[in-house]
Amino acid sequence: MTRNATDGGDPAVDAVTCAGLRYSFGETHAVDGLDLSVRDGEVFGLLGPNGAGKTTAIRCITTLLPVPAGKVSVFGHDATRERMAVRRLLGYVPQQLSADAGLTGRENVALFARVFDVSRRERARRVEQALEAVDLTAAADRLARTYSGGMVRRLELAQALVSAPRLLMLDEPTIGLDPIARTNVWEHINAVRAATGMTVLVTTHYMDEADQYCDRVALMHRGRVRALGTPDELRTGLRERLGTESPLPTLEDVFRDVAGSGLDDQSGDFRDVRSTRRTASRVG
Ligand SMILES: Nc1ncnc2c1ncn2[C@@H]1O[C@H](COP(=O)(O)OP(=O)(O)OP(=O)(O)O)[C@@H](O)[C@H]1O
Repeated sequence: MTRNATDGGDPAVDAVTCAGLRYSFGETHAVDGLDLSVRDGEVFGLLGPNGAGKTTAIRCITTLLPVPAGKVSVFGHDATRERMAVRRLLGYVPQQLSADAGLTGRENVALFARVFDVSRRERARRVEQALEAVDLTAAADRLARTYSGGMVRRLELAQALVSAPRLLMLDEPTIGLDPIARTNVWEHINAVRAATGMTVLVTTHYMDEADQYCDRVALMHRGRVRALGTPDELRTGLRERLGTESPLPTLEDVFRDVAGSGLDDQSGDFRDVRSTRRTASRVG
């Protein structure tokens, strides 16, 4: 596959392309000229502090929000003109709770299979496969309200996987989880990706997770991408600018370098107290 030298974008085959995407809530320019390509088969991390515009961008890509300016496409399908084609290609795990506490794990996944129009013939097998993929088979007949936070997140992953998406979109999949549950969620994401070759687009505040699990990352701040590359490229790029005798910077150092002083104002920091509380209360 031929790619150009900058980012390698090829709208015909890339999993996601955003070109000049803008979205405003009144006076707030949540997404302000976003350019992005996510390659087929990669795990791509969209990183940034509270209010950077990550969720708004994700919602435009999923077609939950319209695209008022710019262009978004998913595997070459235009998110404005071909909404249904785009929806059929993706699975989405939002930040908000998408599992029903009053249903069992299996019932939750079966509900998504019906909503996503998995054929009746395929349904039972797909539900079992999705539960198996996230290691919830043994707990499948328990009510979701008895699940731990990590199990709820894995159940939501199964819900998104049941339609066998080519693109899995996860909005803060590990927020509010303890380190062991976070690792566990990522291990399941990686195993499914290795087995299916699907593309994963994930937003996160956790720079360490992005560094460890993402093939490429985009650092987003105030509605735009400020830096893009593999975690290694970004870190070594900053070290070259700082002088090779300095220790290898972290991704957070890279972010502070590209975002400058603007990081510490009302746009927030990487620790998302609001989201952590939101997640803690919904599973508690
Ligand atoms: N429904 C809404 N109405 C008004 N403003 C909104 C709405 N949703 C988001 N915003 C604003 O748009 C900007 C971008 O928000 P967005 O949720 O996309 O950022 P984010 O990077 O996902 O942050 P977080 O990590 O906190 O979810 C913020 O200034 C936010 O306050």
